Amino acid sequence: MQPSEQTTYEILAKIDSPADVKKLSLDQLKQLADEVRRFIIAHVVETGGHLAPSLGVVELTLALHAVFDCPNDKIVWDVGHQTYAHKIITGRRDQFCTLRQLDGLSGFPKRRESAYDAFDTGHSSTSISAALGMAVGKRLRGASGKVLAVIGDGSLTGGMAYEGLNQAGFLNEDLIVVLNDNGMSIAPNVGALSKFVSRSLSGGAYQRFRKELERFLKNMPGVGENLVELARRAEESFRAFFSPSMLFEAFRFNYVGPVDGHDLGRLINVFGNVAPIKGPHLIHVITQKGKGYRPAEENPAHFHGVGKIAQPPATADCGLIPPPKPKIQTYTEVFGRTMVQLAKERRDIVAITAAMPEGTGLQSFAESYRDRFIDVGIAEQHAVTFAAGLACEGFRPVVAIYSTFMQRAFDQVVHDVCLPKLPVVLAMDRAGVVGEDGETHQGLLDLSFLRCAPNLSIMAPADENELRHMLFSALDHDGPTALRYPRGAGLGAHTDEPLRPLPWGKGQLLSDGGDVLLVGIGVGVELCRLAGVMLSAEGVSAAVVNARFVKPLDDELICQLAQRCGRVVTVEENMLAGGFGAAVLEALAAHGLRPKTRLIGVNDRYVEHGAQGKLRQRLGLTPEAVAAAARALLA
Ligand SMILES: Cc1ncc(C[n+]2csc(CCOP(=O)(O)OP(=O)(O)O)c2C)c(N)n1
Ligand SMILES: CC(=O)[C@@H](O)[C@H](O)COP(=O)(O)O
Ligand SMILES: [Mg+2]
Repeated sequence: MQPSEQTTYEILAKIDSPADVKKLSLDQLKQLADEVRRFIIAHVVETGGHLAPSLGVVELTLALHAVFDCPNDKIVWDVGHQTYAHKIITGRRDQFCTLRQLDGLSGFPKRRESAYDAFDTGHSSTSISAALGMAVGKRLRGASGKVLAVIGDGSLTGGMAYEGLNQAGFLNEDLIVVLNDNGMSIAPNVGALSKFVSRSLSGGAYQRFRKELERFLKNMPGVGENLVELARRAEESFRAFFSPSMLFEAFRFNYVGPVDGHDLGRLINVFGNVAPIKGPHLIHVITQKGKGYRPAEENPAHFHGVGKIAQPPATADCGLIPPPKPKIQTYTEVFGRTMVQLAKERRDIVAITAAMPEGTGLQSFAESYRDRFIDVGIAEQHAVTFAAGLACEGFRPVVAIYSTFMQRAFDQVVHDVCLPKLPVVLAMDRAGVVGEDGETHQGLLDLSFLRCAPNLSIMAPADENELRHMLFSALDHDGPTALRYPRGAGLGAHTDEPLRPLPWGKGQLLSDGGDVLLVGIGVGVELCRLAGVMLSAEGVSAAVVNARFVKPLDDELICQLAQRCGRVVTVEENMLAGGFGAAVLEALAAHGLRPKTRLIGVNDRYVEHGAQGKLRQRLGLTPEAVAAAARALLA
């Protein structure tokens, strides 16, 4: 930390581990909370990141580290996007300026980064299962130490969380689940359970009724006080009966709460009381997402995840000047706009999201067609099978789930959609390299895990205009279709009308040539096109193909050109194993062709966090790399 910052962060400057936190008085902890909050804001406006979630758990984080003895005690953070305060006080304060940057700090817990990161998270609803595994492991080893899972109300809409609760209660295991309830997923939380869990009997009408009744009873001559006491007892049992406790007690958890998640003294007291007691406990903590930064408090959905904020505010109170919008539309925006356009004509279209209406671009669809927009919460498996049910009733569901989160619904895609050949469209945004969210969020597996499913067609557009026509075509196709497209801006392609059906299973010859075939899918097509231009300047004639379909692949076009050129380079933003290049090799082999080949994609590794462009450079997903591969085949 720079000397100049010593005064700004007087206490934080001396915090190098949770042991330093434990030495602080309550007043010092409150000052530390303020300093950590300001530190997070000051950095995240520069680096981007999950600002609102992390601001909401500053006190909770300090209280946990004040009471529990990490790393021997284990804290598993669900999703892990809210761990900035945790990282800052567990020895990573001075690296925090590298957050989410290539070779810098991850935005999520990483065991490789710190012993205080008990489990790598990123996908929601895993914390209870992982924590339970650790608790059972400690018990079997006779090891000391408590295990905690910190899970948000949004993540508690994920079914896996209940699988963990169910087993933990059954085992009567030593486990503390801290429910961080801020009423928000990314958007406002949905689902009956979230209503039940977060409903509070402190609502205005209830309080007015309570005061009226108390005034009325107190004025009754002679028996008033007794009746007031009786009413108080009745209220207690009323509260106990209707409070969220009954849900968690059904899982045999001891329910504690709700507790004010910004009251450090109360939190420390509750954690201290619960810590020594064996068995499963659920501590229900109420927090405010974005706490301490007015723009985030007022719009926690927008500030759930932010990019670099162009005009960092002088204070936490001033309004924000939003960064200039990219002139080129993003694939997400084009998808959302096309969905609205199509839904005007077709009343059978239903849009489904798993707690990500904004991220998938369905906000305007939701506003325009409320009855045909469904947010199922963080429940991707349910979303897919729910869509299958809708398709059985003659609807055309479009399930918008990021590529990485679709991994969670693989069996539902196969078993409930592809096997019965139901006309469901899987719209997978963030397919390919996504960037700063890192390994857990890259969308690099979908072509591989979906290509093996019979009856499924798979498309990927070369640009944002082609996405529109592909979506139109998929909705007319009599069977399941997966449509995958990348995070971020398109190529600035002209969007032409009217929307038209693409010839199914057919690729597009962009330029002809006889020396080498460059065949791409999705963002790989532009790389091939640019490489073709480079090669032609060297006198090499490259045939460039936009495959459009991974399945059914346009065997005829690809094999005919491969036979003529004798050299083939394939390009995809997906794992090579089982991906698009593999599909081309299979087609060539099936036609008895053996050209010289180079496959460009991701070779059997998870991809770290960093800016999208820098990662693509590192992965060799560039026109230069495609041209170099072609030259190697020509050598
Ligand atoms: C399986 C999965 N689906 C979707 C997401 C995207 N996602 C990240 S955080 C989040 C909302 C989490 O809400 P909550 O658990 O309440 O945490 P909060 O942000 O409110 O602190 C979602 C939907 C994810 N990380 N994992
Ligand atoms: C933590 C999480 O999983 C989401 O917030 C995710 O980071 C959203 O990704 P986008 O920012 O690409 O919408
Ligand atoms: Mg929440």
